[in-house]
Amino acid sequence: MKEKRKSSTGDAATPKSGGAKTPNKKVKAAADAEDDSADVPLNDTEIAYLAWMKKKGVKLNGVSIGRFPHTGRGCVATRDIKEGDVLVEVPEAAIITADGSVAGSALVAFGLGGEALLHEYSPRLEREALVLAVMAEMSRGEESEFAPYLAALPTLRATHSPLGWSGAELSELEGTSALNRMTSAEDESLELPSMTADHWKHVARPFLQRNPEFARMPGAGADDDDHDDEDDDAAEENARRMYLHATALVAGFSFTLGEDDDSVEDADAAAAADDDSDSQVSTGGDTVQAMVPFWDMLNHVEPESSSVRLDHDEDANTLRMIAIRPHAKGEEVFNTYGAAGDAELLRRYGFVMRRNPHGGGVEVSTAECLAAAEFARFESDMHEDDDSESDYSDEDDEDDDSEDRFDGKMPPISDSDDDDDDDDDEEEEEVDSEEDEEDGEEEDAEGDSDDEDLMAMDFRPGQIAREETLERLRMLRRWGILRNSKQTFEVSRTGKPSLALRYVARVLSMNRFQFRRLLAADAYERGERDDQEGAYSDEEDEDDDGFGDYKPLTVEQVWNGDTVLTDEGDDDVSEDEDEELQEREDQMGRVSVTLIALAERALTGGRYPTDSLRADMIKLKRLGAEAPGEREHAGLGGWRGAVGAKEDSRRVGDILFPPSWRDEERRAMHRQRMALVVRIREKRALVALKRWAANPCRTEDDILPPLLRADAEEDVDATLCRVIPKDD
Ligand SMILES: C[S@@+](CC[C@H](N)C(=O)[O-])C[C@H]1O[C@@H](n2cnc3c(N)ncnc32)[C@H](O)[C@@H]1O
Repeated sequence: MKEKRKSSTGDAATPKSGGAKTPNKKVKAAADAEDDSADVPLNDTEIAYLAWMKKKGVKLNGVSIGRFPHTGRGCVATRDIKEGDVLVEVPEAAIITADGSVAGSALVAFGLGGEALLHEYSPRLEREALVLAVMAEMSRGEESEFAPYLAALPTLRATHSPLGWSGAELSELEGTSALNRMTSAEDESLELPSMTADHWKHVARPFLQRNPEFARMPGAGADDDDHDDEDDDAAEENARRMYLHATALVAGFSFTLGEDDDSVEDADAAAAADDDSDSQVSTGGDTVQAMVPFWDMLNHVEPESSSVRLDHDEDANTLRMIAIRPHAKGEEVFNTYGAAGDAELLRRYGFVMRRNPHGGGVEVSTAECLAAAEFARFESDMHEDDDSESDYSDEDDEDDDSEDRFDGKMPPISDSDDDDDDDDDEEEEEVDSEEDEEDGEEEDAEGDSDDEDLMAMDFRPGQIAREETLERLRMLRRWGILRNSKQTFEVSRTGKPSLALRYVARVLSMNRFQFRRLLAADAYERGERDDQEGAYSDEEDEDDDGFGDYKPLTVEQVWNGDTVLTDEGDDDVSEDEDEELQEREDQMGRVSVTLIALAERALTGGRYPTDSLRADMIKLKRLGAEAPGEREHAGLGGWRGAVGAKEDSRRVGDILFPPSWRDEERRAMHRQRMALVVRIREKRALVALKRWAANPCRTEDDILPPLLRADAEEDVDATLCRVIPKDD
């Protein structure tokens, strides 16, 4: 490694009991394993891998490769283990990093390594650099110093990463967060795989064009002199496939080594786990992405049940795996990949858990929230009889033709709050029309295609005027609750919407009067004291800022529904309080209807390819549960079919068997089952959201959570990190 670095990964809290699994009895002794090795069913590739590790100075103390009914290949305790035992020591020389790889200098020359990468630090690019380094090592075949290690890693298909799924298989994931994140063109997740096609086009392909020797499939004959266009196409396809394979491996098998306090398991785990678990991903800065032999033999378990702490001792140039709880001989030793939900586990690692305490939530998009809020406003407008200024009158809607609708793109943050549709002031009208033009230009430049979903939602009578919608989104963005129009919000598996989602639903479903008040308070807090409309507080005006005895309320006051005196000087406080109460009840109703509409639309609006939860359940039932041991038989869990072998084939002794139709069918069933599990769990979360929102026992704090409370802020941060919030 280029620099000495401090520890990383896998600090976990006290685990729950058990998980003891007895490895398969069908045994072949591991020729080169340690003295205390248990009997484990190793294949030749794995035996060679163990021998290579020994040669490289990797020490296994009481652990080896094991087989488990539900996780496939994993790490087994070969003796009784005590808390604090150092189970594995890996010298830095045995790990693969971008800089230390055979592609190191080429990556530096390309701006993807060394100082160049550190200068404009991008954790995402660091992962890309490791992908290319892994490709470079793969392409050296047997000549790579890491060949026996790479050979023990699974093929692309065997990882079960959606990157290797066929089009038909991927269509089963349609609508799910797993696929949405993978294919999103705007939302570049820190964790691979996301925007893979873009990165292939803009990073990997140009690098490989410059360094074709790193894209060679072993034995693909690229040294051949007389090759033609077809060969080039085939070579490119090979390289692309190899890139997907390396991406799946880096996504599922690599670690982030970095500063203790900067490193976290990943964005998900950071916020959701209340321990200080810290593996896999860093928040940026002084970190290195690496493939670490045998650390990556650890399968995942939820953070509370993890078995080990992973530590990088920079002084000793050694990476250590340390037990954090005792294990009996034969038990599986686990790491945690974070408090991730099923969609995230599937996207990144190609598996879902049988039971996932953190899983089964669903993400909903900003566009979906918006459509639901419009529906809620429509509903409430239909049911309100008085047409005070807080209501939407039909007149408001006269101007609202379809072009006036929000176009689904995030508006630029504007300093101007001059968006009052009814204002007569000529100057202000000019500002409005300029803004409209700007927005129109943006829309033209970016095209409409991304927003077809939104355009399809035609709730004309209730819709919010476009400029006002944009202003609401701007405000949410100023508050840090919204980043862009593609942002998603989470609903836990029990139906609880994340705090940010409740904020968004609330702001979007406010009536115009409420929103104006909030806007005025927000403008006041930002120092824009002129042009205040709406409510004033009765606090003493010490600043002599021109508001007389009354001062505009703060955002927090408006949000929390503190007593309000209107500028019309209404003295009847009890009447005001009644109005306040009524207003908040209306608000709660609208937020509830918004959330219910959100769930209803997602369930029935064609978001998922199958039409009902029931249909999916029936499909899953027909498919049957995954049988214990099935992973091993079908080569699932990624342990059969090594790098460099013909894809999906398997080697037994010296013989290379093509994939049997039965194995392939099992694998296909396995992928379909995983897609169904993700889909069903998401749909169940949506059904639970409807129940959550309709439950009359919900407190006001549930539906209209107070703003700016310390824990609320934390929750918003967590949500922005895309965490499925903890369940009720
Ligand atoms: C870091 S590797 C762990 C070792 C891996 N099982 C192997 O055979 O090399 C990560 C991969 O293991 C599998 N895996 C990890 N945890 C799992 C779990 N709890 N259940 C099923 N498969 C799991 C997934 O295929 C994942 O991509």
